[in-house]
Amino acid sequence: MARRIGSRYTAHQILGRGSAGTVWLGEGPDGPVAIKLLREDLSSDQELVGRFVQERTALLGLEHPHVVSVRDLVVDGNDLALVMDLVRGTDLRTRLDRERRLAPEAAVAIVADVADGLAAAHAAGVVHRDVKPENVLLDMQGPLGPGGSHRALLTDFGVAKLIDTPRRTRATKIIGTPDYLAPEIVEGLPPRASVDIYALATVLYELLAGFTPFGGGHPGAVLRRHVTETVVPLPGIPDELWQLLVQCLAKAPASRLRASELGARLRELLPMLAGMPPLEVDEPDTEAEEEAGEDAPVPAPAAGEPVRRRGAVPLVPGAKPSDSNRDTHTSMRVPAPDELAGGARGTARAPRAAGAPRPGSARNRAVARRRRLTLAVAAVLLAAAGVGTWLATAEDDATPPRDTRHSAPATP
Ligand SMILES: Nc1ncnc2c1ncn2[C@@H]1O[C@H](COP(=O)(O)OP(=O)(O)OP(=O)(O)O)[C@@H](O)[C@H]1O
Repeated sequence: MARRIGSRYTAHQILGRGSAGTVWLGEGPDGPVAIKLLREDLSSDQELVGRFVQERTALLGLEHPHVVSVRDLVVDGNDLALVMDLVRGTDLRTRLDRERRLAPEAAVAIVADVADGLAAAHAAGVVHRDVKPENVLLDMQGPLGPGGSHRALLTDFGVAKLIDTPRRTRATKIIGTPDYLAPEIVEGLPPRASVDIYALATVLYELLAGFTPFGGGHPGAVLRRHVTETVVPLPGIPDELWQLLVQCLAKAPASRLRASELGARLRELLPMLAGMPPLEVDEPDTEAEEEAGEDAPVPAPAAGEPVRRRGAVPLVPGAKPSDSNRDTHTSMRVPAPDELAGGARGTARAPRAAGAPRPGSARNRAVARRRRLTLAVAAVLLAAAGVGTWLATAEDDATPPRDTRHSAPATP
């Protein structure tokens, strides 16, 4: 089902779908290409057309081994398409879904590649604004790097903006993917290069842990955690790597490393990480996520938007969940200060060493209830023996810790 795109390109086969359109494997005058074709029903939307134009414009002249270059923009009747370098491989989300967690060496090698790509973009004045595993492509035709990892390339600069150009997005809207949004974006500040560092550090954490540090539950709850909670250490992570992560997840943008420095520091760690197996981290407590979605006061998504896992609603107006391969974006209003001041409720998915008890889980609460019941019965039986004081203390000890182990409030 070949399809002509403009006068120079032919689209042969669908590679994948995003919220704004479909990516095709195509052919151009210089060989195979990837063609991102805007959905027909959207190509008449001037705002989206502008976004497409921006995606290419932002990348003009940006050539780097770790960035997917945009080669051409085609406007032809109802067709609006971006022509990109073809990357033969898969995206990082697909690999992560398959492997659940990556060995630290492979994770660090991939993230170092992306940091190098970001360094080039930042030097050209471009902020990506949507760094996430979906937007990292792995070139499976090239040689393997450290830890058996493939060369990683950053793609989809669809929401990228030239630094310091007038903002096209209204100040009251957040555009991006909740799990990876830097706190200053949530607070309504203009995005600088450091938001990409925060997002990339979130990706690194996710590759190591199998889940993001502040994800889970309602998108509004996720946004608030970025502002109010600090990241909890991953069991077994080498200290040098953890320190880098903490620095790049700093709430204060100025405290984060620059992309070029992050890339260099990560590469320095590679020899130390060689041969290290994936960290043993248990799945997060999904029950806590659900509870968070139910009772946390959060900014409302736009009318009609469903609350979905990974906190995603379509970025593109009119896009339905089925329009995309995955749940990826949000377009929400910036939370008001009092909503953010609600504070950490300890609902973030939290790392737990494999086999360690799960604070706050149904199983754990049931165990705690049973222990309290046993102690209460014992109290009745032993009251006459005058050991009530001991029991009161014991019951306090048996109460599972509130979720404070999951998430420490951020230090100001
Ligand atoms: N340059 C490329 N070469 C090869 N495959 C690509 C290329 N760009 C995108 N793809 C494939 O197409 C899929 C869809 O990409 P697209 O950028 O449209 O969506 P996304 O980033 O997954 O989601 P969204 O745009 O909603 O954030 C990707 O997951 C990837 O598998």
